[in-house]
Amino acid sequence: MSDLFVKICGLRTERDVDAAVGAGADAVGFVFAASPRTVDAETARRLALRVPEHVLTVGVFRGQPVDEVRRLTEESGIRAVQFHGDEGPEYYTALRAPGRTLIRATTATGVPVRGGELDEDMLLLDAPDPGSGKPWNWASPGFTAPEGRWLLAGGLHPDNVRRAVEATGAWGVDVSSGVESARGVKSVELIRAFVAAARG
Ligand SMILES: O=C(O)c1ccccc1NCC(=O)[C@H](O)[C@H](O)COP(=O)(O)O
Repeated sequence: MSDLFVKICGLRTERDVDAAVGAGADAVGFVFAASPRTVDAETARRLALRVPEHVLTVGVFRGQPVDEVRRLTEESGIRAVQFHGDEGPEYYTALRAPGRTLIRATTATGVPVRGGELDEDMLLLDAPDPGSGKPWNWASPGFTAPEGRWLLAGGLHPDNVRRAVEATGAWGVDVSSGVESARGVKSVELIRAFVAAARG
């Protein structure tokens, strides 16, 4: 079994969180961006309190004002922030804090994890429409994997995740739609199947 980093995103209930943690996920995501999966700070805080220390809690944002991102991050007590919009360097400066992980989602390929204009700790290579379950062409011959800690996302599910990891050499994977029985409704069985399949 590999030590692939696995993040399960878009969790909204205690059952979702317990399923992801129980299946062996390394990170769980709570969506604060506009989405059928959006949770408020109080819900995210309540759910994050169930998550053991070794599992990273991640808040997902897209294009929200920096003060709102800071407030939701602090009120919910989550330990990582994931940006999906065109958030500039001021967001990274404002949110940088000891023990906090900053994740930048992008559709670009071959972007260096450090040394770019933004001070992220982790890169997420995602589909143009995040959280849609639509895959992008990660298997194309022109794909160049970034260096360092990067997650592959976009249309992954239990039946394609292992192939995607082997094709791209991803350091980790992130999924939402592929572990749902209906849009915004997580499936315990699919979460378990995804984590097991991802790690081979
Ligand atoms: O989940 C959403 O609806 C969402 C909305 C706005 C920005 C990001 C969003 N989700 C991010 C993720 O869940 C993951 O990082 C990833 O995009 C998973 O996508 P998929 O497995 O294809 O649903």
